[in-house]
Amino acid sequence: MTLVIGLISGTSVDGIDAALVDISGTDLDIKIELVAGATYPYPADLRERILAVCAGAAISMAQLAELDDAIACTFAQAAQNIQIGHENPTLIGSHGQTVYHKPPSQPITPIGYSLQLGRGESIANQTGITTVSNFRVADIAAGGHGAPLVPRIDAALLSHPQEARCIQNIGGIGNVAYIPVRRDNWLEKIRAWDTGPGNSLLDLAVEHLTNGTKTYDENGSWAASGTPCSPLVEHWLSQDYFYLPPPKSTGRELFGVDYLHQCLQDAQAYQLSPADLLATLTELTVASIVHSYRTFLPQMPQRVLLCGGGSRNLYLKRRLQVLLEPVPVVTTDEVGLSADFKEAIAFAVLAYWRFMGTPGNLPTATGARQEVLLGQIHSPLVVSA
Ligand SMILES: Nc1ncnc2c1ncn2[C@@H]1O[C@H](COP(=O)(O)OP(=O)(O)OP(=O)(O)O)[C@@H](O)[C@H]1O
Ligand SMILES: CC(=O)N[C@H]1[C@@H]2OC[C@@H](O2)[C@@H](O)[C@@H]1O[C@H](C)C(=O)O
Repeated sequence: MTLVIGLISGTSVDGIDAALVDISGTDLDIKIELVAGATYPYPADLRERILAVCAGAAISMAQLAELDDAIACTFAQAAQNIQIGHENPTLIGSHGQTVYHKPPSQPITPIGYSLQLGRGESIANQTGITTVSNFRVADIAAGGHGAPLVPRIDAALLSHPQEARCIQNIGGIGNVAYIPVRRDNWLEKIRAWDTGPGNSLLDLAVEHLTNGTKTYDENGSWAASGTPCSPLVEHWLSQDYFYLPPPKSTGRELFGVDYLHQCLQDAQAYQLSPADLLATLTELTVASIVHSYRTFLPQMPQRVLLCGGGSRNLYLKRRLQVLLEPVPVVTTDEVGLSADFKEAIAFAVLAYWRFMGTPGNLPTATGARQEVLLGQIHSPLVVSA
């Protein structure tokens, strides 16, 4: 067994998810045990600076360097905290913080661009632990989107001999991995893509409606007290992204502040209450997920396994269950994999695979020409005792 730390802050920019994971095996045969998992919220001012950059604020190179190092320090601190009381880990896999993501677009920009801050060499030096980072660039160089990367880990940990499953992450952005029954050439039949907004628009709307006193709708209770406005959901669903065939990826560049402002403008004609607005935005997330399954999957799955913070939104989960009827919708916790820490676990596994010489991407998920090794390795100047 190898003890590895996985670190990620996702598109919600709420904080760093850290997982301490014991891993064995080499490829899709891996076994994992989650030894510890914790979320370390960003300091409020750092979160604000990151969100501003994600929303397109211009900063100087000096400010960019300073932001990169501040994020690396916060990640290194998270790594140091998660290992307290445990044996020394061998490796850290750090996704970092995405601040910009541009999918490839033929024929003008055939190579995409994805920028994660929190440089691995700084984390390695602060922790004394070899750190793998910059996981997306090799896939992008191979013509892929560099996202989603978690589907290969989903395939390893959540495939089933008799059941075709959709693993649906609902973070800031939503993404799905369709994992067919594990037999014959099942790996080639996996499909995955970013479904569109997860919680990003909901969180922004809650901040807007509460003048920044709240950052999300806990358990979806506020939205649950409203009613979705169907014509508005239909209108929003006509957005080009929902009709783009996979492989496809997106981010806050599309489903961010400007998008919410457009939604608020569209909603004016319907005079929605705050609760109705949240119910309608929740319905957009749910309907875009279901629409994408019905449009792009070879067949509907036998079960949907939810993960990410949105799986705690009970209203969202209930609406998803209603629209997917009769397909059961449960969380990955119910099949033994933490819904809160699956992404952090995934980056621990990707770092481990990097050392095993095992590719981390799935070309059917990212659109890359081939499987490639993911991540750049940074050795510390001074190794931890
Ligand atoms: N109890 C809860 N009720 C409702 N929503 C919740 C709850 N807990 C978390 N969330 C939502 O989940 C979000 C965080 O989810 P998560 O950490 O999975 O996102 P992320 O990893 O940043 O995003 P991504 O997967 O797109 O990179 C919060 O911003 C909030 O909207
Ligand atoms: C560029 C980027 O950070 N993309 C994230 C984002 O958050 C969810 C979705 O969009 C997914 O494609 C990806 O993250 C997960 C960890 C992935 O690569 O599988």
